[in-house]
Amino acid sequence: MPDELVNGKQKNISSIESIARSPYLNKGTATPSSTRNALHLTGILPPAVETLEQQKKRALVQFRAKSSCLEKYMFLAWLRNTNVRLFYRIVIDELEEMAPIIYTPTVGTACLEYSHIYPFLAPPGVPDGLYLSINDLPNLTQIIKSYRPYPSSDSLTPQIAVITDGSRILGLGDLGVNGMGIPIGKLQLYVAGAGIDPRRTLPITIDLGTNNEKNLNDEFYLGIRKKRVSDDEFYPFVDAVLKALTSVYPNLLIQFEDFSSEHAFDLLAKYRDNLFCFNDDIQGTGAVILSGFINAVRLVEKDIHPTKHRILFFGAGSAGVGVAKQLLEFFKIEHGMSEDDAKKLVWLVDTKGLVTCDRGDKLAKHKVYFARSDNEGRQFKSLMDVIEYVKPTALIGLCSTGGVFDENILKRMGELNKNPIIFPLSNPMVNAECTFEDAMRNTGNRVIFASGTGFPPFVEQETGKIRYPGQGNNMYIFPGLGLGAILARPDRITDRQIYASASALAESLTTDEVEQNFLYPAIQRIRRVSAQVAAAVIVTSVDEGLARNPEINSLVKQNLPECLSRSGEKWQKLVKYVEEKMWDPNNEKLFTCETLVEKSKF
Ligand SMILES: NC(=O)C1=CN([C@@H]2O[C@H](COP(=O)(O)OP(=O)(O)OC[C@H]3O[C@@H](n4cnc5c(N)ncnc54)[C@H](OP(=O)(O)O)[C@@H]3O)[C@@H](O)[C@H]2O)C=CC1
Ligand SMILES: CC(=O)C(=O)O
Ligand SMILES: [Mg+2]
Repeated sequence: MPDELVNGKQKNISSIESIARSPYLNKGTATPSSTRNALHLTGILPPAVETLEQQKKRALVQFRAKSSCLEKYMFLAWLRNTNVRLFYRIVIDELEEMAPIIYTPTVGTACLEYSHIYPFLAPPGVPDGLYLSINDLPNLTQIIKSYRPYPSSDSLTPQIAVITDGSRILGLGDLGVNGMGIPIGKLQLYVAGAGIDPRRTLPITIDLGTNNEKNLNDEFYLGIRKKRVSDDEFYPFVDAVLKALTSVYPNLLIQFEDFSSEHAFDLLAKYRDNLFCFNDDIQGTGAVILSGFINAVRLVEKDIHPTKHRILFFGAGSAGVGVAKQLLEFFKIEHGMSEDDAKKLVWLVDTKGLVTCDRGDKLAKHKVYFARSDNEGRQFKSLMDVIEYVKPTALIGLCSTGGVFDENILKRMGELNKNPIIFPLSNPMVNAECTFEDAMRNTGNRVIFASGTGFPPFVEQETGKIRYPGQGNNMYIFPGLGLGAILARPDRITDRQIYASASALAESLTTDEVEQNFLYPAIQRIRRVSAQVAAAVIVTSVDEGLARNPEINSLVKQNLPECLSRSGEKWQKLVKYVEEKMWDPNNEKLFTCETLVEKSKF
């Protein structure tokens, strides 16, 4: 939107077109007659003036008529890029149906196909996210400044960026620039799940090449066609991108997403203390699984003392190690265990078997901390061997290999435990280590279950009872964590804030959800849950003396003990305050052509 239009000085055709075409401003058939007249849109639109509800009803009919999930994904992407309000009205109201399309599993399919479907996701000129390639190194700041997803002279700046280099997209491996679907999908959940204003979200994919031969040989691949650069180029480039981003947007929260594990750990270690950032796969996943684990431990507490759990991780990458580290905090904080004792409750398995100090290979840096030295020289290669050795109470899959928790493994877990805790957390669904149905059938319906991608409910044959699986996905954490951080504005994200987010999520279950043995709250309640998570992050950052937002400090400081206990009237008031800060597509004041008409006195 040219400045002149907003100032009401010029009403030319191109300005009108830019309103009509802006996904953030136009309301399509819901544009009232007065606005149509003022903006000379009469004739451009059919005569009927509809409500948002009518538009939603029509869109849902079209959406549900699509014959594949990928088509549904493309339909929603087009809707988002032509009418943001309508898109979010639908996603928020129908989140249970929409999340598997805009997020895992379908976003995985979309990423695999991204270069093929790209032109059909948005009208020309409407950007889907910011691409920064290694060739852009000299011009990063200028490119970042020029990226304007919506035509408006409003001084709104992005508050949250999700950045990937496409090197480990879900469990699908290196997808290069096709990974863009992930930052976009995550940020849609920030809007739907935590009410971040969509204009203030910034999806970023950095392109440093790809080692994916299929992409390199694909005539339609849209990234640069070369192998990934070496670390000597990788780290300085990421550094230059982060410096350029923070110079243009000093308060921007940066979420690292789906970087290959070595880089993910290194980048987090390098930036966690001097940049407003966190890593979703290490810390977000750590927090969400800790939360589900806390509730699982509660369910089996009468049979197993919390400090007697034996937790086996199948997969020792950024997610496996991130979750294992987060669980240690639980044993230390809630059960007073020493770090060494807590560490003894955890075993890691990777492609070479049980991770031990004397295995004979050079362990990646992030595995060393958990490498066992009590194996008396014995090595265990197969998962079943490790299970026989460890006798786990909990089996956590983060290995990106579908079906590895097979019938034998599941049955054995059922024999070893009254209620085995089994979390196949890899994404998308094809990579899940087992299905909910298999886990139920092979454990006599006794499993305590959560998966990364949601599975359908299971009907118990004998009783007809419907059992609902948990969805242990970081989408329950990052929206609330990000919102809390944006509101409180600490200069960094700390371990205490992450732990608070996990613990608040665990506590967010309603009485009804607790009675049904849920590990996670119902997805339909995500905004309320995100408000609780955000409030916990806010309180912690105030308690740490890191919050820089004066309004938040004055709101929380005088009620700190009550807010820290997350109970009572003051805590509820804070949660409500957070909820009231959330963006809603029905709020007419936020952005529509009417606001512009008012401003520009057409
Ligand atoms: N539910 C959720 O919210 C989240 C789920 N995830 C999912 O977790 C998965 C892993 O992510 P991440 O840790 O970053 O990925 P990585 O690729 O870094 O780690 C995968 C790990 O699994 C091991 N592995 C792979 N195949 C096998 C096998 N057949 N047997 C034993 N071990 C195996 C690898 O071993 P080695 O080290 O020897 O190569 C590695 O340690 C992905 O599918 C991702 O989608 C991630 C984040 C959040
Ligand atoms: C959920 C997520 O972040 C992942 O699978 O990588
Ligand atoms: Mg991820």
